[in-house]
Amino acid sequence: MNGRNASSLARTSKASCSSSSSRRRRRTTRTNVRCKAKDYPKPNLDVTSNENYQRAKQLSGKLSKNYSGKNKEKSVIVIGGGLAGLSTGKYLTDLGYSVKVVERLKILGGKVSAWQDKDGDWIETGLHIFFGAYPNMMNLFKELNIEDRLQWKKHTMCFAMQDYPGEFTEFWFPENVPAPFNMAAAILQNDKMLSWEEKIKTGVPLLPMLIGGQEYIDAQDELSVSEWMKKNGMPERVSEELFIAMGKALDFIDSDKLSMTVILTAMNRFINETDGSKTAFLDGNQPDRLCKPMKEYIEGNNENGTKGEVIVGMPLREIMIDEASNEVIGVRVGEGDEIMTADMYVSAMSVDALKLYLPTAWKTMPFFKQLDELSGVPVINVHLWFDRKLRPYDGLVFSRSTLLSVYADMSECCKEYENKEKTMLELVFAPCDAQSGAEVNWIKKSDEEIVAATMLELERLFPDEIKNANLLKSAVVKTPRSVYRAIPGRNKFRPSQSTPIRNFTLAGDFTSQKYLGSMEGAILSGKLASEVVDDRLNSSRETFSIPPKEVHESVLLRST
Ligand SMILES: Cc1cc2nc3c(=O)[nH]c(=O)nc-3n(C[C@H](O)[C@H](O)[C@H](O)COP(=O)(O)OP(=O)(O)OC[C@H]3O[C@@H](n4cnc5c(N)ncnc54)[C@H](O)[C@@H]3O)c2cc1C
Repeated sequence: MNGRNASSLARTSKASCSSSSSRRRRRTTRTNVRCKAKDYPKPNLDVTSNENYQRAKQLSGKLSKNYSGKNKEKSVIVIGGGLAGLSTGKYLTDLGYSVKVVERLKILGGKVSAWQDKDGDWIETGLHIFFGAYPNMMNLFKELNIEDRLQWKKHTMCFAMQDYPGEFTEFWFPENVPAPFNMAAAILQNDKMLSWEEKIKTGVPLLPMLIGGQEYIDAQDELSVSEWMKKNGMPERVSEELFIAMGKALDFIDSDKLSMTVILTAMNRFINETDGSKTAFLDGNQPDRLCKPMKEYIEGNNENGTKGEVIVGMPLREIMIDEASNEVIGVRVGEGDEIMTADMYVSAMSVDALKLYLPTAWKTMPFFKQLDELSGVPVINVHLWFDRKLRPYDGLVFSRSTLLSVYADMSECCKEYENKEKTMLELVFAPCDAQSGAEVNWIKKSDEEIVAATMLELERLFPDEIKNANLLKSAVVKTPRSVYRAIPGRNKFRPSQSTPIRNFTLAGDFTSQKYLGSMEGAILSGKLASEVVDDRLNSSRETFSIPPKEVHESVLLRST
């Protein structure tokens, strides 16, 4: 880089972008991956033409109205080809239904989607980590016979030391020691982050969680992390050392804005399950290594010979309903006026997208009205390619810097991205807006500004290496609305998969399930949605009702 190194590039990034220095430009090809892929198309708000409405009625009239009998003869349309939509399709396929999954974009995966740049390098929507505490995800890998694609890492949690640039500390979970003792040992053996007194003051307030379980955890949803800590006399340093990092990793929000339920839910899993906090990376890009086998399964690569279809580049335009019954009579999709009909419809879109397409008559129903209380939180995924190795580490690191959440050297962690000579860092940049705790509205900033700010943070993480390293290229992916914003009091607004509309079901990580907004939550929501569809298609019209909470809970238990 003509004597200029990566850190000086960072400091002068804005200038360097407009500079005419040809050499510098040659060495720093910036890949401009913009957030367009994640923006939602404007819904077509024109009222369905009478002709379309009649066509949909005619088509839906031809469907069997006999809601019991052979599953094979019944059809389901799933809208959205993220993990929740593909999971719904997969589990409905297992039940023998003929499924069509329609995805707006040309690639599957939604928040786990990825694509290649002109050099063939993969650009990912997000750095994704799988946890041992993801039972539904693990079952799915088993069922698809792709378990060998998970690259499990050593059982440790690695944190950058805030006050000691370049230093890291790890919490080692000893092997062959069952939960909760392995976590106790990991915490007790680490003397870098918390003093003995702080450890005791942290452990005692967490006892009610161990005794009260999920019920206690759910009851803490009205409190932010800071409020809960104050109430329980926890030292503030625990937040600085631990909870800020956890909050940013789990929901891209600072801990004074985040619901305490989020932290407790994760901690409860990690404490109670021996391998709960063990992490794995997928061995390559998510669309090929995870979404593709799910698509192939739905399309016939399954044991019961059921053949469905997964169609990409097919956006939903309108949910068409019968004015009298409020039930769905068809969906208008694609670029033209194509109408698709089925016995059942499942929305597996994110909550923000779903709200755009709700028919006017549904919007005032309390069930759908509660969705107004939910919306996605912004997050940015930064990719940096260096001309040499920064200090290699094969696993996830909590960066604990103001701007960054977690990061990983993908050239070490992921087989497909392996490179013995050069580092490729993938970093989650959060929080990104004031509502999440950021001082700067990063989601609105240019890619150059985001990369420059990231490079400055890296000077603290790699003070020795960064001086000599040259940044070859970068890519920034902004997701303005990612997982639902888990601020206090949101849980009660998360809808069940069953809706008051008989032939319309919900899936998606924001729906009610116990795994927060995560890949595991998305997979479980799809499983639950398939059970709702099956129950509804196999019970008569007259007996239909939204299951009470206890039934919902028991379905949930059946699924995990
Ligand atoms: C940066 C980042 C890092 C993350 N890290 C982790 C992690 O480490 N571990 C973890 O467990 N989770 C992680 N997550 C969360 C995880 O990615 C999500 O919880 C999960 O993928 C959500 O899946 P979903 O199917 O519910 O929603 P989505 O992935 O949002 O899927 C919804 C789909 O609906 C489609 N759609 C929208 N509108 C229409 C329309 N009109 N017609 C048809 N289709 C439409 C969308 O294109 C999309 O494909 C991360 C997320 C991000 C953004």
